[in-house]
Amino acid sequence: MRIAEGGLEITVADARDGAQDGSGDSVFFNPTQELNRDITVAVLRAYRDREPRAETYLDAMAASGIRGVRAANEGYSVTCADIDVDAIDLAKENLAGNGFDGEAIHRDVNAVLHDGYYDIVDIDPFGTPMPFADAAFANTRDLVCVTATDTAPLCGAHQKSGIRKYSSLPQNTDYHPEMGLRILLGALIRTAARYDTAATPILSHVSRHYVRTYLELDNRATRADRAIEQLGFIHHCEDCLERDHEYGLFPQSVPEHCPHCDSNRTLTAGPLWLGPTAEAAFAGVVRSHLSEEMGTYKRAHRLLETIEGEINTPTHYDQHKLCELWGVPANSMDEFISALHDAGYDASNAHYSGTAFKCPETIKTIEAAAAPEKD
Ligand SMILES: C[S@@+](CC[C@H](N)C(=O)[O-])C[C@H]1O[C@@H](n2cnc3c(N)ncnc32)[C@H](O)[C@@H]1O
Ligand SMILES: [Zn+2]
Repeated sequence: MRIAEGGLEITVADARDGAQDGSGDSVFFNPTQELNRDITVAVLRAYRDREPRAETYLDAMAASGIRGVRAANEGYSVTCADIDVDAIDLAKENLAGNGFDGEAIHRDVNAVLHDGYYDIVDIDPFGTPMPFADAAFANTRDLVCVTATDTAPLCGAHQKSGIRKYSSLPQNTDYHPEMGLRILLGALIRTAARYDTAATPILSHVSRHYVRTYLELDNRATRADRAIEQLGFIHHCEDCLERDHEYGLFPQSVPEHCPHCDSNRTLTAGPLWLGPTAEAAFAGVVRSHLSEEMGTYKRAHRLLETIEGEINTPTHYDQHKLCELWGVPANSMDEFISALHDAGYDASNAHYSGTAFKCPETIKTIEAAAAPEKD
């Protein structure tokens, strides 16, 4: 089946042949990842200004090669890799069919990375990216782009799997998309540190089906030490929903009772990343590099605008859940956030959902400042 994406024509397998979930024999293709790919193209454009040296791009898990073809269209020198020979045939056809001379290699990505360095490496697996993280951080010069689709293990819904994959304890909370992102970032940043490399997230976004993050690398051990200092733990109360965080590789104290309401239904998650999950200014530059002919232009624009304005401290609240807790009807997000601003607090929308917001205050303070009136 021929599709058009980003102004290019690509041959992909049909969803009816199991292409969207990796079942069946056909080469994977998921049209709903177009937003992810459009943002990747805008990141590649923005990254050219940030690091003009970056030239080579490894589409490490290429499937149809659609990411590689789109990167080649931006002037990058592209290598596609996949362990599926049909995928590599298709990636070759798609590169050549669009007039690009990038190479396509039928090989395990860990072996490809063992043999050579790339400036930008894009890891886009089924499920967890962790089996590829060591090779990626050891052999990438500038930027590692990562998708993880195993959101249930990451956010603590499948906790044992999350512990196994990420060497961390995820907890299922009302801010599960951010829990997933911070668990993933914690594991990736610890992996990079093994190679004396600091990995800094310059852009991240989460949807129900996947987490996507872009990590810029710095090969100074002192910078890796500084990254490690931004790991820590989140203590969460399942009754009053208050949450606190602390930095460090071990929790100093795991509270048996919530310090806010004395409940014994407390959870501790970590180690996870407590630092910024994106650079606001970079999100703005990426947004300026979206083009109107992109299929997801409007959605991507809105998403990046929200990320640009998002307060970057852990963790987001869900306005509907708070209103439920307070026993009041929810008002509009604009009204709610304005009330917080009027009371003198920092507050922003958060990209995790339409009712997600950030405010570095406790729920009690937020309630006093912005809880809507009872009916
Ligand atoms: C989710 S798909 C990639 C989708 C593609 N990047 C896109 O945007 O449409 C994952 C691909 O990784 C390939 N793969 C799985 N394990 C691999 C490995 N160890 N090395 C290289 N490719 C691998 C699979 O064959 C599959 O084609
Ligand atoms: Zn509590």
